Amino acid sequence: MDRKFFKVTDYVIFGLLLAASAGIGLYHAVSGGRQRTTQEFLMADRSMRCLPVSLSLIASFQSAVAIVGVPAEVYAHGTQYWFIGCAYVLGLLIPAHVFIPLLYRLHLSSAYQYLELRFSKAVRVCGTLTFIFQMVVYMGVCVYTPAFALSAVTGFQPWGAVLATGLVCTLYTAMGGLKAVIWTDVFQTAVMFAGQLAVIVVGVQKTGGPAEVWRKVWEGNRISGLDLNPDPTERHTFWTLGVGGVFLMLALYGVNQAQVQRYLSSRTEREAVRSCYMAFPALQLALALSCIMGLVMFARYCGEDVSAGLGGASRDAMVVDFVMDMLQDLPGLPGLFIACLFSAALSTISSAFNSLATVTMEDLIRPRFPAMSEETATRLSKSLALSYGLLCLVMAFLTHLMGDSVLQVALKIFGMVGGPVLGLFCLGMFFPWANSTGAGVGLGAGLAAAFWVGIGSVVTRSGAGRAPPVSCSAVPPSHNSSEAVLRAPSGLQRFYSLSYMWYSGFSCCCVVLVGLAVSFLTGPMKEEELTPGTVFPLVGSVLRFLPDELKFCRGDRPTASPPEPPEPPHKTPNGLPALQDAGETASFLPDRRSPFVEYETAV
Ligand SMILES: CC(C)(CO)[C@@H](O)C(=O)NCCC(=O)O
Ligand code: NA
Repeated sequence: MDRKFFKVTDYVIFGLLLAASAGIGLYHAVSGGRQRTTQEFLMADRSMRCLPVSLSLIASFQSAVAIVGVPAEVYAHGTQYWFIGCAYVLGLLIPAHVFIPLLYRLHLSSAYQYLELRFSKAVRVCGTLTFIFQMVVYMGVCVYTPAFALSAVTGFQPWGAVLATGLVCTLYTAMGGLKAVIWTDVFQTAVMFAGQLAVIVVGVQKTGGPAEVWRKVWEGNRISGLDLNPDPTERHTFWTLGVGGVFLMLALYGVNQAQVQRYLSSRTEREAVRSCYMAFPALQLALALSCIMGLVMFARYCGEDVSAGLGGASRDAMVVDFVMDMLQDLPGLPGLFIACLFSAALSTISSAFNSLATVTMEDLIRPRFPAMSEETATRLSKSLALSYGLLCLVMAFLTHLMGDSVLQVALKIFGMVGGPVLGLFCLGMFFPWANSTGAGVGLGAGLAAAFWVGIGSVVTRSGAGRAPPVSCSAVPPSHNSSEAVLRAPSGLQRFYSLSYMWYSGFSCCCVVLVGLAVSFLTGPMKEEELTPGTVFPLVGSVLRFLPDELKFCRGDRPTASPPEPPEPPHKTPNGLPALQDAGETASFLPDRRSPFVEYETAV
């Protein structure tokens, strides 16, 4: 395969993307409150509107991994992956109507502050450390992917690109804070869509029009019907994608700090909920564009496996090769696609830097130094954002040593590490009996179970493995079933071949079950021990049917003098009263006795 080279215009467009992003960072560094408080630097003054927040929500976890990984997946295995779009429905409705009302009204800065209000300081620190681990590994994959996908087929310098994107992103995140992160996300999401659209339009035209593309993908069996096979080891079925995917979405859109921080930065709860709704069509569009790109690529190459010619390089690199093939003789368009890839990457790693700086500040440092001045805290937050930026470069290097299908790697990280954190929040929100011992042990058990199956699948090569060769007309062979026939797997091997799409659901349920069991063994939580507003009221109405000693009756307390809740949730960690948005956040305050979030006032 001949290498493709970029022209000066392409490098100029790439440079413009970096310059514009840095410019937005600089603008937010010198405008508004000039990033002199942590409220502004980490929370965007809690003044954001729903449009930028919604675009920023989709940008956080839509990186170059999805831009190249999804087309590669569709090219090799057909459109079954598209059914993950079904999971977006509940995956956004549940955050909008369960997680946002509960978390927003507690007036938090970090999602993991909830864990202290509901359980204990120790559980909060465990949740925070798990999140940090997840995001640090993930951001390495994110910064690595576009650089190396490009360098596999072009003369693009991979480490130069890693350095340039890592440093520019660090710069605008450390200068402009969350406002810069959100507004660059808006701009970068637009560039991302434009790049994908350009590839599709040109690709369809060069392949002979939509009808021809359709004929080829239809004859090549790339249009997948609904696969209702209930086998949980089947990699992609409606159940793994549409149901397992809901847990994946909840781990990302419900409890991940990067997203929760965006909800909390909204000026009202209603705006936060609305941004969740508005993210839905944008996410569907992003998914559709990536899947269509995979189909066009299939129609163009019709089964000849180009990746063989790439000298061991992955199918991910093949996507870039296809794009360069399409766009090469059109001035500026290769540059637009590079900008698209790096936009997707930048918007994800900037979210990672900012959210990592936030949790490190709010969950790990500030509780230890409650007297720290706002000025010091802000300066420290900026240097934290900077340090995570540099750590990201190290992680890119470690990713370089790993190597696998990047989409699967990213989704596995979300499932293995994000799933247990989701379980922790579910345990706290829906099960009032759960105590902090249960939560701690549950989290440990969930992580252990997730890593057991995750590492087991890699070691025994039952889960991922090599993709089968692609042929123009054959039905894409289902990976797991073919291996199952070869090996006649034992019980443990079947466990290892659990579809990676189930990782988050599986580990989340482990945390809840173990957490509940341990809580009942060590003495379940009593109503008077619960902080107001930390339990979702849905459970309250179900509780009526339970035996007396497990009952949590709202406002109907057995003790005459209600003890004060451990810590009023409307205080910031440094002890200063938090800014109160009129009405919206104060709704739970009048009835201090109820542990349940007041749901009557919900939007
Ligand atoms: C996470 C979802 C499913 C939804 O946002 C999708 O964007 C995706 O597949 N992301 C892959 C990971 C990444 O792009 O970095
Ligand atoms: Na992104």
